[in-house]
Amino acid sequence: MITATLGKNTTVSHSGRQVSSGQPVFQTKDLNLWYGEGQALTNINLNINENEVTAIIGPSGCGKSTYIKTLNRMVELVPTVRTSGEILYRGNNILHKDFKVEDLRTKVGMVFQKPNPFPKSIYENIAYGPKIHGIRNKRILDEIVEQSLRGAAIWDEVKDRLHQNAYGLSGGQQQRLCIARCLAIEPDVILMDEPTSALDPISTLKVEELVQELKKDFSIIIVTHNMQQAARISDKTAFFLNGEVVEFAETGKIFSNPADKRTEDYITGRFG
Ligand SMILES: Nc1ncnc2c1ncn2[C@@H]1O[C@H](COP(=O)(O)OP(=O)(O)OP(=O)(O)O)[C@@H](O)[C@H]1O
Repeated sequence: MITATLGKNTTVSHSGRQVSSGQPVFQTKDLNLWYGEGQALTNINLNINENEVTAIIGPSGCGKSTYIKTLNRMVELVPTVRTSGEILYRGNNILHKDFKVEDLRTKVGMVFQKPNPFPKSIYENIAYGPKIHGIRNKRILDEIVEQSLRGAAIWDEVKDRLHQNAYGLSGGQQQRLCIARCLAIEPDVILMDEPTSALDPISTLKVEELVQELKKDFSIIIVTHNMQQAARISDKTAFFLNGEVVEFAETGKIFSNPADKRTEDYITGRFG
């Protein structure tokens, strides 16, 4: 049964979970990851707190995407991947052989660099996930579609064209539609892999404002190459380099008083 009401000035109760800031949602402990013989992540230790925006920054190839795709185990789509260590999602090790990946997919949504709507109507893009989860009642589906689109700040722009193809939307609208599609499955965590890198500045601003709004109800992890963006919207920032976490701290500290020289060199544009 749908218990969540999404969007501004509304509350979300994820399956009875109490929403309280500061609790770890993901705890990564001594995570190592290899693609075949090549090690892409080395001894990662990171706590991701709920109701926070955590930014992952670092130069190309340092393992940012690999790390967030490990959090929903999407990285396993690459057959040569091996891991060691633990990732606890709300206390359960998602890398344990008995952990059911399907349970994770309903809790951890993902938004990609390029908007990737289905070649279906705007309505069907949102209703698709809930239908897969067995919701058939049209009134409930209508409500989920509206609340998800409102939650992603795109309802007013699409409410009169819900049955038109999503490909007719602009890139920025498609990205917010993809965020709405993510909200429709009532996730706990939203992973965003460079969600604005294909967008114009105005659409980027809208997505950034949306992220700020969404963190009241969700935990958000965002990979970004844009350091101003990380500084603007995140609470914590992790700086990755060569598959390791060099520094993880409050975003204000990372950008004003980094502890590690390599962080300082990166954020001041000396490399990367
Ligand atoms: N499918 C794969 N098979 C083998 N190696 C891979 C694969 N995907 C990524 N890698 C390697 O793992 C390392 C980390 O890549 P990853 O894509 O996670 O970096 P990134 O920091 O997200 O880079 P970018 O900012 O360019 O997207 C790189 O050395 C990359 O070549």
